[in-house]
Amino acid sequence: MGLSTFMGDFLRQCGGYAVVDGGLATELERHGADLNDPLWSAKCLVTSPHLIRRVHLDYLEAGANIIISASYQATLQGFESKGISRDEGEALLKRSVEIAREARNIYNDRATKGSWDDFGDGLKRKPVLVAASVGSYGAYLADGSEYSGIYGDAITVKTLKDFHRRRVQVLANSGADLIAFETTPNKIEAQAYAELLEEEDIRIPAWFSFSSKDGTNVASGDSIVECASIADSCKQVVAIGINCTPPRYIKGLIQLIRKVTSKPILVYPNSGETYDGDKKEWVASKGIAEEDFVSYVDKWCEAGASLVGGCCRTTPNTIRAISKVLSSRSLSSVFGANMLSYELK
Ligand code: MET
Ligand SMILES: [Zn+2]
Repeated sequence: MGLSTFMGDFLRQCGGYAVVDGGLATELERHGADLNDPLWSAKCLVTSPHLIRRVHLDYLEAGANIIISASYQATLQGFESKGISRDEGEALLKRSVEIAREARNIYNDRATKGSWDDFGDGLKRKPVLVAASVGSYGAYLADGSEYSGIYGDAITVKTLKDFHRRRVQVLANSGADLIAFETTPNKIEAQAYAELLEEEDIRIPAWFSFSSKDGTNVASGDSIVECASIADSCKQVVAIGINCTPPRYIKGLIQLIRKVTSKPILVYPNSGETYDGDKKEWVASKGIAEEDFVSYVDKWCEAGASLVGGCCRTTPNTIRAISKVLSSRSLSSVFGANMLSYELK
């Protein structure tokens, strides 16, 4: 599949809108995994791969068309500081994608055996992509700077490229359908990703997703418009968006991104709670209820989003509800198109 038509083709197969999965690490925690570790969800790659596979499956059953691997905080540097060799680290990165692919196979097998609901439209199989997650340099630091985007003067586009290079190469050859650069907190990291994709001649597509605390800028204070422009100029980038950001900021951010790109826009906000990096816990007070989260979905689509899911502290229930909204939008667009062709006859 050519890069330029990759996302358009996929969205068409999905009926116009695609469902992204929900929070992975926070869902692993909800199932009892202890992620209080600099490797965060990557720790489960070593200790409980079956749990990761189960959460991927739960999201597929809830309606997800895209599942994101458990490599967000899996870095070769992080593994090395735990005494895991480079080779073993690379194997774990590949494993994260394999686990997601296994979940997709199990899901597809069940669907084929008919023990599963039909996807409708006579299709037995819904389209599912596996995205290989790449978290920011700040996520590796595990000191909260993934949400501040402040890396200090010593960190440049070049150091960031060198930091990410090998992991991106390994994930690009892991059997993933695309690379998900997630929770990007500043402009230099977006620039580093764009240059890396070009320099390393990465052949699979990517999405760039940013996080914001105010609805206008990404976490560091760089403007979302500038960040989205960098993503727009990169030919490997097939979708641009926002994740791990409170739902109340999403609509305005979509409108800003739309000003500088015609590429598909993706949003997968968190539950609206905030993360306290010092205490390493989520502060629940400002969270919103699942129904409220879902009441936003139509507005996001109207503003221009075509891929919607959830990030930290969202669950399979959130995704099930999002999936309902998106499939009724897909159906009404099919119905609308049929009406139109009928009228033209
Ligand atoms: N895909 C990652 C996860 O859900 C994104 C984390 S954002 C801090 O675990
Ligand atoms: Zn998140």
